[in-house]
Amino acid sequence: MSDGDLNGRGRVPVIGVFALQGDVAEHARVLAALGARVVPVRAAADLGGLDGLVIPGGESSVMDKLSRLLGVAPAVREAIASGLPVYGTCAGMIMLADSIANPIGGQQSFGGLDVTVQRNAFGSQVDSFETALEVPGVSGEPVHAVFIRAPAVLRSGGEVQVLASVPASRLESGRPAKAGPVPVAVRQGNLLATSFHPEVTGDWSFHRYFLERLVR
Ligand SMILES: NC(=O)CC[C@H](N)C(=O)O
Repeated sequence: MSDGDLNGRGRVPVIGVFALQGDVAEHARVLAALGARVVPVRAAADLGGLDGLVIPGGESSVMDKLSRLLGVAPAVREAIASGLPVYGTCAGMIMLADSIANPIGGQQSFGGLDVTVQRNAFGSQVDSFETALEVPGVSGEPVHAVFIRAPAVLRSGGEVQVLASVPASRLESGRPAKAGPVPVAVRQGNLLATSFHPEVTGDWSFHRYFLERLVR
């Protein structure tokens, strides 16, 4: 790619994809197609020199267990605290959340994002759904979003900007009542998270937004 292709940056951004578990390859393909150099992140040393990090969809409890077992969790927490731009999709959103309403066992997150999420809030795999979301700050067109055992944001702090929501009627019945729209895309400073999976839809608006607005 030539200099300045990405928002006039003048150099290729180096983006890590957290690669212990989940749809790593899908994110890597999108990021590479958008002009980034993609680095798999499995250890603390892999975080050095990154301009941004993507935490993919998958299974947050497994991601958590592996990241603690392999000892990379504290380094990711440090990177988040030091301001590294991070984008989490689905399980990645759960890993970024400060609080998980329904963790499995002693499940922990990296945290950083001042939200409480509920895992599998829209139901199980068979309740997966696709919808078009209005996300004015991110795309002029409705964004095609795929929800697979997706988390919902039940609470968000004052610093958190809600980019997109779905009606509460989408929540699985029997879940704690939540009035009004349910946030499914949020940003807080250098942290971006979506309940859904743009990496599998061919709609790259959120990856572009991440590269152009957070990574810069
Ligand atoms: N598609 C996904 O990433 C599902 C997330 C999964 N329900 C979890 O708790 O991690």
